[in-house]
Amino acid sequence: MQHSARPIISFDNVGKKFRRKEALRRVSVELSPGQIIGVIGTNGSGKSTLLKLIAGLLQPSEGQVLVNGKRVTRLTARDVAFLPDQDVFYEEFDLGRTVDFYANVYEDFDVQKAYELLHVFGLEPRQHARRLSKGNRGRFKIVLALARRAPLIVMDEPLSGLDPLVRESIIHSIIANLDLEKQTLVLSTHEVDEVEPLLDRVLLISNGELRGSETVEQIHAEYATGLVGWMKQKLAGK
Ligand SMILES: Nc1ncnc2c1ncn2[C@@H]1O[C@H](COP(=O)(O)OP(=O)(O)OP(=O)(O)O)[C@@H](O)[C@H]1O
Repeated sequence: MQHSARPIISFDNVGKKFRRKEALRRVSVELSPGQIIGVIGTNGSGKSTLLKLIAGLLQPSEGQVLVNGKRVTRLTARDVAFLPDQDVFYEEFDLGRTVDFYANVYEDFDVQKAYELLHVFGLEPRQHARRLSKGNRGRFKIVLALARRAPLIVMDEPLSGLDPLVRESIIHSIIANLDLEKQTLVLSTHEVDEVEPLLDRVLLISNGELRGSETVEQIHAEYATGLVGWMKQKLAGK
């Protein structure tokens, strides 16, 4: 869905350094609300760094990042539902108690939706987090992010650890539980082929630089290829 509204996310000449390591360089881009945006690129290219800057978990070394027209600070984390690549729950809690804990921390957390999502994803509220398989940990993190009525949901590798047979149904559940009239989803992934049908726009990052920002429609029309083909052409400098 395309909106002419003001951008929900803008990067203006953003750089991020970790000591001497330049993880991102001169990134400028504006993203419209109401879309599903994929961030793709090879390992270590800067995808997680970009997502953490949006979520207010990192501050830029140069330039500025705006969310909803406001400069991102640590407080932005309250308005952005972030699914990190690490686990984010207490191992000794069961899932129901974790849901209650989240409801206490985040004002926008919808407990009823969380329980519905647990059911959709085949998870039991009485299960203990420490006994979850890797795949179920991945599902539970998705539940915790989607249960927030946040205008911006940011997911770092939501499909990692999930086997190829269930990825498609998880992708469909993610779409079914988003409200694109009110929400925007940004996700990073290596499963480019699998997420292609769900994306409106793609950002391609290589070696800390933004090498492309196009709608999936433009890519199909102008490059006559799918995302993986486009990514290869771009990275080969064509
Ligand atoms: N806290 C940190 N301290 C030092 N270097 C870091 C830190 N976080 C990231 N980096 C470096 O910044 C670069 C970009 O890392 P980032 O995690 O953003 O890449 P990525 O595209 O998400 O990688 P992957 O696909 O492997 O998850 C890498 O070289 C990484 O080693």
